[in-house]
Amino acid sequence: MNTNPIIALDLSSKVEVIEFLEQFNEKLFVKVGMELYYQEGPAIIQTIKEMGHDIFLDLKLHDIPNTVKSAMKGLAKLGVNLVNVHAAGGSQMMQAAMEGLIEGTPVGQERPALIAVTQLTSTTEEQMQKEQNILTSLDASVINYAVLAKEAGLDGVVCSVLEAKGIEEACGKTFFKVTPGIRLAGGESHDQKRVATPDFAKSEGSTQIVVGRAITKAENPVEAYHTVQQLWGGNA
Ligand SMILES: O=C(O)c1cc(=O)[nH]c(=O)n1[C@@H]1O[C@H](COP(=O)(O)O)[C@@H](O)[C@H]1O
Repeated sequence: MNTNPIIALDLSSKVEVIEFLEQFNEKLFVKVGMELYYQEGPAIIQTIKEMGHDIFLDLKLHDIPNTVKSAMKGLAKLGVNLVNVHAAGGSQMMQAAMEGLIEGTPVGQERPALIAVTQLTSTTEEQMQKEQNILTSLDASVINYAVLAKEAGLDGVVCSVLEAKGIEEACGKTFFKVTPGIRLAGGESHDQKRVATPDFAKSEGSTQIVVGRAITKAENPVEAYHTVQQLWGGNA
């Protein structure tokens, strides 16, 4: 998979997306999440594909297995590179998601990679224990979800950089560790709790990094992207 930093296009309209992407002269890997997809619908995927970029469609599906399978079957037709579910939906749901993707991918087209969100990077260990009543360490919960995802046949997980090494030990080097919560040194964390710099992500074994506001809200997004890219360097 493309190892360029994944830019989170947390924008709310097609006009903003085009304006943002037109600043760049290179092939990018971008993430379309709920904000954009729910306002612009599947047509936004076609628009971005026509501009030549790779796409992570981040809709974090979490429902009963049958519903997730059918939804994935539909998403598979969009021709994106990466999609995700919540590991908390359980192993049957994750297996169903993969079945839907396989069934829905048109002949001759590559199946999108499928990853599972473990514990959101906006969650602290204290919150997890109090609010989710998961009475173990955050690390242990993330690794438990990663192993569950691997056993269900998924290609990897979303986690923070802080858990990437442990997941590499448990699930192997080629299992994707896609890590959001990326900030440049001294940058504001916003709502993220488990944050790290691009260079630390590389040293901890992240296979992809997801970067939103540090690029999209920068005074010069192209310059910020290249700074992130240089520090990250890829883990291929
Ligand atoms: O699945 C994700 O992409 C995701 C999982 C997670 O645990 N944490 C997380 O921040 N994300 C996404 O990654 C992006 C991070 O954005 P910034 O905090 O602006 O860099 C957002 O679009 C989130 O929806």
